[in-house]
Amino acid sequence: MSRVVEVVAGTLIDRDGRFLLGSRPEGKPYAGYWEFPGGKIEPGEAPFAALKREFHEELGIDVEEATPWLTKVHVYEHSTVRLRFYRVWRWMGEFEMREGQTIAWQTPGELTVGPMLPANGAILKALELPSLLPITCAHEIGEEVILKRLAEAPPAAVLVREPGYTREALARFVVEVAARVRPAGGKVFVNADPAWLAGLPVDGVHLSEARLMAADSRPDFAWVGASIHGAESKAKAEALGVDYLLLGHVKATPTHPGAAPLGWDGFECRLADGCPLPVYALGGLAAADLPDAFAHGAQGVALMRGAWR
Ligand SMILES: Nc1nc2c([nH]c(=O)n2[C@@H]2O[C@H](COP(=O)(O)OP(=O)(O)OP(=O)(O)O)[C@@H](O)[C@H]2O)c(=O)[nH]1
Ligand SMILES: [Mg+2]
Repeated sequence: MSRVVEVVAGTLIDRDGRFLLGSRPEGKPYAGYWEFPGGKIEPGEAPFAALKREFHEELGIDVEEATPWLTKVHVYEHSTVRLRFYRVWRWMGEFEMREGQTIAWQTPGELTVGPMLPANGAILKALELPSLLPITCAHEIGEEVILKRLAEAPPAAVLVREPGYTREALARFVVEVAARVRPAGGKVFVNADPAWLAGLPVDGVHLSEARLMAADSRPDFAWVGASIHGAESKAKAEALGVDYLLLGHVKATPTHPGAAPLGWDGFECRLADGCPLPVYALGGLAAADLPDAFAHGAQGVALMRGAWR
């Protein structure tokens, strides 16, 4: 591979969950295409410093708080780039289009501008995913408490995981979950053999690490997630074109008694030099762990027992 061009780009997220795109100015490759503001890291420059500089140069604003997100290597005809995407949570100043570009605030899943730079597909999908992903555990605490909670406060997405359920019992529970979550716009993902989900009201299938490793193609669902523990399954998930990952366990959890937790450093380490897919941290975590999860590059936190207390 020729020299890799190191790039940072930032997703500004406002209070309503909208994000900012900019159009690429005339004279640059892919002029007129839409992108996340950002640009090339200068020699010796730290990525976050580059992000601050680029936002100042292109938009006249000061980035105050940002956390690392996806990292994607893309081969363009003109060069190979390593894009480090950040989520920008706080900034100061008024927008100035210093490169004559146009900007547009967009709602995840409802883009009104285009075309997007070709490397940005995964990040657009990641923007549709929430920070908190509850996982069902009706086999431990019963269905009633879970269905009640889903009805009271439907989440943006839920993962149904019920080991030990028969196909019929799982199908019945999935229908009940979907009836509470989908009318509010939430997504239902299910950890099961993809063949079990035919005809059920689901948005995606979640592959256990074993199913992921055995799969020879991406199951035919709008969303596909997978659980991973290391580099081999991470590479397989990328090759298969999975949309999100679960990685754990970060803290001690009854799901894996006796197995040493990764800790946050171990979590980040497993992602090596970043991951092109959004990764939820899993295992003994609560919503209060979100700041740590963001700081270590996670999409957010997946909650099993902690989601239903
Ligand atoms: N800023 C930005 N660049 C992206 C994105 N996606 C993507 O593939 N790229 C690629 O990353 C590279 C970044 O370049 P840039 O043109 O923004 O760099 P720059 O601001 O430093 O511009 P300059 O080189 O004219 O000074 C380009 O090859 C661009 O195609 C994105 O979302 N935002
Ligand atoms: Mg730029």
